[in-house]
Amino acid sequence: MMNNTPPIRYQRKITGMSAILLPMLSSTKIDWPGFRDHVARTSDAGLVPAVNMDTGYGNLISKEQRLAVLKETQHVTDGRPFIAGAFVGDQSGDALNMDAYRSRMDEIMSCGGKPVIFQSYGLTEQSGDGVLEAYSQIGKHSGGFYAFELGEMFAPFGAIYDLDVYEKLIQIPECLGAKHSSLNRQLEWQRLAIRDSVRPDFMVLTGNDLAIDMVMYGSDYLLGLSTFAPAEFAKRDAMWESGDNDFYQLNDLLQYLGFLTFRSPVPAYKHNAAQFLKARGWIETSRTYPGSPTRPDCDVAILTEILERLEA
Ligand SMILES: CC(=O)N[C@H]1[C@H]([C@H](O)[C@H](O)CO)O[C@](O)(C(=O)O)C[C@@H]1O
Repeated sequence: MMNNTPPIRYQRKITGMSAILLPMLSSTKIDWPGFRDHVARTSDAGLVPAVNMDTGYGNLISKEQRLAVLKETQHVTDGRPFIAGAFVGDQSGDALNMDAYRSRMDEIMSCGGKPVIFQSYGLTEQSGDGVLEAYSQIGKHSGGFYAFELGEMFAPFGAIYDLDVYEKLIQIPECLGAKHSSLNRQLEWQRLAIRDSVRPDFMVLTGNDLAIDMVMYGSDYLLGLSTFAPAEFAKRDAMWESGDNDFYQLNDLLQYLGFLTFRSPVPAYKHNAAQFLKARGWIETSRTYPGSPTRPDCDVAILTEILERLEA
């Protein structure tokens, strides 16, 4: 075993959470049938749908759209679990806007979902103690929530916490798990070691679309990539649990899809997702929300080839 590389945990049960693409009919119209079908498909596959995340343009859509997404999701999931992004937009230098977090959480909880707390300047520009106090207030307000560490390369308000902060964060009883998006295996492995020692039931949710095999080491996942192929992700996870070596080949193909679609500029992965779901016949158009970057049309041919291999 290499230094600090954790052991592989064969045949563990993996929990998959999948950030749902918000499909568009035009720049202003959401493809609601396409959205509902995709939430149902994800939940039916055994993954937990995550709505109003980045993949759902959570920081771009209007309040009406955000609430409609929650209502539709509540209806489709019909008592099965779902989670939703709680995003609070602010500026560097702003104080923590706890009222805004509370009202985002209320919107989600009133529809039966659990919130995923997006970071904000007001949250991350505090001392470690301030950050922990904020999460503990969030915990008291929620009946259970997920934290989200986001590298600064993704968002200027993001932060990867010091390990001592992380160790205390994961002991907040209402904090059920935390998505880790640093794209760094070492940092995630450190989190797994802390989790194992202080709170084994806590979920380290990998957000690393470039290392989806982190599940072999004990991570669960909350990915954008799985929205391209929820059933195939569920199949891969089931193979791991049953000890089926075909896991590796399916994982490799899904990872190839991840490297292609999460290439620079990363936010354009949402256009690839729409191209892919359209190629699957699942949504009407490959349009993205206004302001979201796009990929060239020639990506469709490569995506279609991957799709053929996935469906073979
Ligand atoms: C590497 C990584 O973190 N990828 C994740 C991205 C980024 O966090 C986000 O694009 C940053 O803005 O967000 C998601 O798509 C999402 O929330 O829907 C999930 C995806 O797995």
